[in-house]
Amino acid sequence: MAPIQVKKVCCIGAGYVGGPTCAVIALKCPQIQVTIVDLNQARIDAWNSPDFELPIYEPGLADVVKATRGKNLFFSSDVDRGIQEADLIFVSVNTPTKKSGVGAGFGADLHYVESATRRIAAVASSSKIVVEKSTVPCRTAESMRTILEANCKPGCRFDILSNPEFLAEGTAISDLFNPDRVLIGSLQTQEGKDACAALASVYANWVPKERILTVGLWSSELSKLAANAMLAQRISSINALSAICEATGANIDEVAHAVGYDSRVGPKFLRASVGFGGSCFQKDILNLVYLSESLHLPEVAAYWRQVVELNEYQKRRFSKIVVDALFNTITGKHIAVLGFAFKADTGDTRESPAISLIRDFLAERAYITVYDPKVEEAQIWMDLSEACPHLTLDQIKRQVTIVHSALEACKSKEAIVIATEWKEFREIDWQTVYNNMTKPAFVFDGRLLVDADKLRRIGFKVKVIGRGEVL
Ligand SMILES: NC(=O)c1ccc[n+]([C@@H]2O[C@H](COP(=O)([O-])OP(=O)(O)OC[C@H]3O[C@@H](n4cnc5c(N)ncnc54)[C@H](O)[C@@H]3O)[C@@H](O)[C@H]2O)c1
Ligand SMILES: O=c1ccn([C@@H]2O[C@H](COP(=O)(O)OP(=O)(O)O[C@H]3O[C@H](CO)[C@@H](O)[C@H](O)[C@H]3O)[C@@H](O)[C@H]2O)c(=O)[nH]1
Repeated sequence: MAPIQVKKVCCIGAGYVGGPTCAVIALKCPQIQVTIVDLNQARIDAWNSPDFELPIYEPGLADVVKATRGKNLFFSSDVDRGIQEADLIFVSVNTPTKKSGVGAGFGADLHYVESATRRIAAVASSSKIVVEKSTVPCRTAESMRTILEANCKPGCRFDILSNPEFLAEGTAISDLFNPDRVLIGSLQTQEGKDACAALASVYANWVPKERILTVGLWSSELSKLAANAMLAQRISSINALSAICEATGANIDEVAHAVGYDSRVGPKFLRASVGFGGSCFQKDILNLVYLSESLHLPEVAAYWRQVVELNEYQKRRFSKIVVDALFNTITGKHIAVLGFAFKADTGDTRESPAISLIRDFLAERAYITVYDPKVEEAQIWMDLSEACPHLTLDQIKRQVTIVHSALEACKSKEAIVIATEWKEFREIDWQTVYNNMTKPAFVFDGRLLVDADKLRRIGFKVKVIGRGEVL
């Protein structure tokens, strides 16, 4: 049988994954028509905005969209039409941690995946390859298959693939252009393998064949959770060591360098920080914890849970470092928080450590001034309101100010807390910052960003995560 040719792709979910991933498919496969659909009309309008004010900030994304939109890339809120026309459909909807019911606080909320799947079942009138792009618990593809097969119209068939996404925010476009690997999981039946070959042939337009890995469905689903759990585990390991460094006078940069030089460990992802954030690590580990518990593997669950607990500890520990250094009280003191995004080069604030820090500082009744180059003001108010349910927005606004430059944020403050590793914070005119601050002027670097010695020469008292030196 001739290999299945993919001509029309639909992506359900125009978010951080669906948007960039399918825009890159459109760029690399001009012969394929790609339609990205979403129920959120405002998001679709932003993707279609005439001046390319896209709903997410990602370096290089606007260029990809400029090169393809209106040619072979379309954004639409007509979900049904997108489904009907496509021969391959990516399901790239959100899978947040469940907030209530069985598994609340751990398991994945799969209702968006289920409703997208039910929509495909309801409107598809021809055969489709349905690709699970969202990060999901192991065996979700089976539930999708049950829903689809129970509703299949005569003459139609559905093949389900798992194709988890490994892009990181802030580097999404380069990750997609040059992925370490593309992982495709399928049933090991002839039909499953044919569907897998069809999707592999899409990626083969730009990804070297040896980087396209094909495995069983359940291995593919579990590999995504495993990859995130092991990456986050490295950060919690280095952050645990950062606490030992501070207590002993060792330097976490030197320790990470020495350990990472061992080729079995490797140098990447060993940067100590105020804690990891982002929409994926915590959610996916909790998901793995839940899966382990459901499988009656409590020791395995406890092992992975500790990665998240250590991360919470690191955030609390950093807040305490600030309070302790400021003479054990920050009540009524003025603190600048530089950065609100969960990492540099993104406007995304999901699970950002900055939110936990500011929540802790508000509990101590400090005054906070926030600056982030990419996060919208409305987003900051929303995140702080959610993090501090006992305060009204008016009460929060009495204690928090949002400004539009780092210099403005630091003016007349007693302390600066670096929460996100934006490059521009390294390049601020630190002498001017110092001149305009209340003395003694403190800098707390939660991202190993600044040249601490240079700042000390200016006169700052500097505390860097994972370094035992005296202020
Ligand atoms: N953000 C990342 O860096 C990243 C990386 C790899 C994998 N993932 C995974 O990819 C998935 C999507 O993540 P995201 O960050 O893009 O989420 P997101 O919230 O940015 O986007 C999801 C979109 O899906 C839409 N949606 C939900 N249900 C729908 C439905 N039934 N029909 C049409 N649209 C619907 C929502 O309106 C939203 O715009 C998650 O499972 C996540 O874990 C995320
Ligand atoms: O050495 C490091 C590396 C990262 N971080 C922090 O860890 C968090 C996550 O960073 P990163 O992994 O770069 O960004 P994400 O966009 O969350 O990407 C992760 O989560 C995605 C969603 O599943 C996966 O696709 C990616 O492969 C995986 O890296 C951020 O707060 C970083 O500041 C550190 O503290 N130290």
